[in-house]
Amino acid sequence: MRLDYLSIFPAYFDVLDISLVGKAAINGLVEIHAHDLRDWTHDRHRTVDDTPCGGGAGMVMKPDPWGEAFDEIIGTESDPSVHVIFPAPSGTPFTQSAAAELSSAQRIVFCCGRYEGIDHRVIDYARSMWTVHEVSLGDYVLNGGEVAALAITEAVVRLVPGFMGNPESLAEESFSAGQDGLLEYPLFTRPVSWRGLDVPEVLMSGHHGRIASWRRDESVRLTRERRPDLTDSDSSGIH
Ligand SMILES: CN1CCCC[C@@H]1Cn1ccc2ccc(-c3n[nH]c(N)c3C#N)cc21
Repeated sequence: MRLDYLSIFPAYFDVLDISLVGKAAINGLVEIHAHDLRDWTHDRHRTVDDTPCGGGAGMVMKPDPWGEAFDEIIGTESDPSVHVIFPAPSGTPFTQSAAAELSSAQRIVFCCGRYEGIDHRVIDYARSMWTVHEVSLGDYVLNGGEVAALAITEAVVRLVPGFMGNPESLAEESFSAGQDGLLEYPLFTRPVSWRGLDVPEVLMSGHHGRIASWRRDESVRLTRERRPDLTDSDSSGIH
């Protein structure tokens, strides 16, 4: 899997060399390339923004640098196997199932906007050439797309076959298919007693049936308390 990041702050992606994604890069599972969008400007000030047509506050990212960057990084041929991701507050909420789908992609290009956003023709052009995803990390406002690109990268790469040492652990995580759409149950480890707080006895019983039942009940309880929106979904075990 090749991952490209287009941003006016490419240094955001230096962290990928340190994290688990860096390990995958070393193992050859992923290839990471961060690019400075300003490298595709031609004026002395390396300008990437301009005032919005129709007026309004702030600045909008000009289409020209994006188009030239696309030509060099992706090419000028249409290829639906290339996935181009535009993080944006107006995007579709990014989910675990979207991460799972993207984990089989061979090429993902993240377009990280800043200012008020990117000229919409950039997205329209990308849609005419590649498979485009306009996604949102959540219902809060960030200053740009970089943090979202990092979060999406981690969510996707950890699902790439061969990346996780113990792929079985993926099946028990919140939001994974194996979890019935329920939140993960509370976790405990040694010591059994810590600052007057004890591990629930059932977990020390060695009775696997009771343990499984306790964990399921806790997942149902937490999901009802914190994510009632998940309790109505077909995939959840709660109805
Ligand atoms: C603040 N500023 C004026 C209001 C509109 C957004 C703008 C900043 N901004 C520019 C590009 C850009 C991309 C993603 C996001 C973003 N915010 N929240 C999310 N869940 C996001 C995602 N994914 C924010 C971005």
